[in-house]
Amino acid sequence: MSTLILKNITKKYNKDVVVNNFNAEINKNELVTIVGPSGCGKTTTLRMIAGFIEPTEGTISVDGNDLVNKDKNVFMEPEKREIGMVFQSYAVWPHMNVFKNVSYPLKLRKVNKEELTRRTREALRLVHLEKYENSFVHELSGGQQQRVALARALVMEPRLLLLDEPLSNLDAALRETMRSEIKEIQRKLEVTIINVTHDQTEAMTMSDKVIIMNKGSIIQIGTPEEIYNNPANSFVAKFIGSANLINCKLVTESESTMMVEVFGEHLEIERKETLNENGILSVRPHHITPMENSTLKGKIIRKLYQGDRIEYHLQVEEEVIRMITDASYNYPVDDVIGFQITKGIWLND
Ligand SMILES: Nc1ncnc2c1ncn2[C@@H]1O[C@H](COP(=O)(O)OP(=O)(O)OP(=O)(O)O)[C@@H](O)[C@H]1O
Repeated sequence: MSTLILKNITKKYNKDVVVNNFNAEINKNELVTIVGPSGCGKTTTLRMIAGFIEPTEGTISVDGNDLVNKDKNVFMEPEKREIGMVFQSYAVWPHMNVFKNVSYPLKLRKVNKEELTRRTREALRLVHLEKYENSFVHELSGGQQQRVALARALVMEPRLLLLDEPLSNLDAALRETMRSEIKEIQRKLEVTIINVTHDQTEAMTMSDKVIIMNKGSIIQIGTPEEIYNNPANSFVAKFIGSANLINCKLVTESESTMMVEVFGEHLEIERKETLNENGILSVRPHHITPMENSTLKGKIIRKLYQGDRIEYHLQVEEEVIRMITDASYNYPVDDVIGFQITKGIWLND
């Protein structure tokens, strides 16, 4: 598969608009993550694609065939959509063994025994559970149970796989392993995956493309690099990768650069479109670096030791800014130090 197109998708509950005019195109074999804070409409969007929730307005199509088209009154039942889904709760059956759990969807569709066994074993191999086919699910760890759920979705050879925070109940190390395994499965099977999470690290490390939502609307769509290097606004800059957001003023513009005033000093940055002379400078904590003779000064009010690096919180005028240095820059709390801003991005809000 398959290009999935969502056009003007809106979901309202009475007057509450929980998804507002969602437009996106998801290409064949892409792993796309929808990320945003709790309640922003991620799960509702995913469930509209799966067919468990009907949109109030809009069209969802795969390769030109409508799954939903509110104008034409088209609504395809979820079981006809050839879409696999894995949820946060494992939703596996504890009283059945692993083989039976994974083969269940095939049994429902009356697939013959030989093919059922072959496809079930293949799915178990993909998630590294081939040795556990006779184990009962309640004997397995959380991570293994989530793999059973994943295998059960894969056994149907879906054209599209939807993941609704399937890793959020797992510990950090296991989450990391599963992220790379899911990515590997995606490459091997050439399946299109839409993943939902509120974990920005997961979004950045797994995805070909990231869709950032807030309050029902898409704020930005792009590759992880595009979103990190070119956040659309301060919400994205703060949500992805964390950033200092500092008030600044436009001084002059040239073809490719602009001069801004920040903390009373001039700084040259890459030129961006400006709506007026006041903006926000987004500065990543590692783009603030100590500089002995700088006129920019800050008082260290907090020091967070992180092994190979140190995060400092500096009081600069009315603002607290975060600076991350390597551990060789070792200053005590209450010191006043000079610093420089090595890179900043102009934002209009
Ligand atoms: N059946 C419903 N009736 C009314 N409001 C609903 C219903 N289902 C969801 N909502 C509201 O829609 C909004 C979006 O919910 P949704 O579950 O899509 O958010 P989410 O981004 O997936 O959040 P989370 O990360 O917490 O799962 C929320 O404010 C929620 O309260």
